[in-house]
Amino acid sequence: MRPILDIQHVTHAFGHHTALHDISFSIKQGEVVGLIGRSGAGKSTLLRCLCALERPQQGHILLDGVDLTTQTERQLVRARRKIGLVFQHFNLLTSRTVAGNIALPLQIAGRPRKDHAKRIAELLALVGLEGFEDKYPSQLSGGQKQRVGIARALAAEPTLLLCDEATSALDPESTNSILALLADINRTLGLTIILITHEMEVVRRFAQRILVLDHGRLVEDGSLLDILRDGQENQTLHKLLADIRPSLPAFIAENLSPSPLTEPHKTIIRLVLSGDSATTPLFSMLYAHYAVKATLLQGGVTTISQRLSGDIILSLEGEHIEQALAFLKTATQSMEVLGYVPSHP
Ligand SMILES: Nc1ncnc2c1ncn2[C@@H]1O[C@H](COP(=O)(O)OP(=O)(O)OP(=O)(O)O)[C@@H](O)[C@H]1O
Repeated sequence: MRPILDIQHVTHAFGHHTALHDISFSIKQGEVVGLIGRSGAGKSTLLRCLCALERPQQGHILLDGVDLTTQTERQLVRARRKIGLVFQHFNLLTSRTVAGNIALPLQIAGRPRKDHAKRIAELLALVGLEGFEDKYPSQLSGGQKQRVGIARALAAEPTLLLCDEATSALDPESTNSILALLADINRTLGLTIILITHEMEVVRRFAQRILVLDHGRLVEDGSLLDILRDGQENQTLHKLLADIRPSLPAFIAENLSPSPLTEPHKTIIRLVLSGDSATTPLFSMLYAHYAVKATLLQGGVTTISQRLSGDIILSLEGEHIEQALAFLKTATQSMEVLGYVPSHP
């Protein structure tokens, strides 16, 4: 199947500063993708290239088979209609009602005026705001404004929904409800969604696939589990993950040594579990096979992309530690030794 979006070797610079270096990835119909990066990583520049507001100096961007980099300005007007944009600060027109805001893309697309009311009612039902047609943005909460923003983005039936920090201005409860709404829209309409954010927690809960940008380069394209695994080696991923990973309790961190101690000690490890490894009775196996006692220090098991997954920190103490570690390396998605602490501080 042809990808909905195909980014091929995109490079873009501002003067001497290269904001995007040779970026390539493609997205299939119905995928939900999180694009994450720290400030200055190049997210906005990539977004502007995707919307054809910026023409990359090199490379190609194919949206539904149409190469945006070779289109004339006139052709781009039509191509841009295939993208629905959801903004961080909603960008609603305060002088227009909810219905007036949602009607805007319908007017621009030249949809007959007589069809607007029906389409607006359908969209408001989809985003859970039935009967809100005549309200003004000032009468709405942040979460409700974003629902209107989403309805407006969907009005002209885009091929791709681009959400730019769509939950960053919202409180945690509204963030949850907007993420749930987007997941629902993806399920019911089969719409392809890209969520651009600097928050790992948002992509963790929402995206099946995560793209990580760093200093203008695509440094990861995979699932959260891939990122958890690769985060051991890659500093950028490590830093992004710090927001969502369990951290060492202070009383352990203070006494942690990078190498084994001569006195009796505990080995502190981090494990990533998924699927079978999340349901294997690891603790009893460690004790039965290696006489190693494991204590859970931090973390737990949750559901990621419909699979049980765990990210936990353990302390291990016992006879056959080396063999136990070798077993955990093969039985889990990732095993990392964080350090060593005295058995009796
Ligand atoms: N119009 C511009 N002129 C010059 N440099 C720019 C311009 N736009 C972006 N840059 C530079 O390109 C790099 C990438 O910026 P970009 O805004 O794409 O990052 P970002 O990941 O969106 O960051 P943030 O999350 O802070 O918005 C930065 O170093 C930025 O300073």
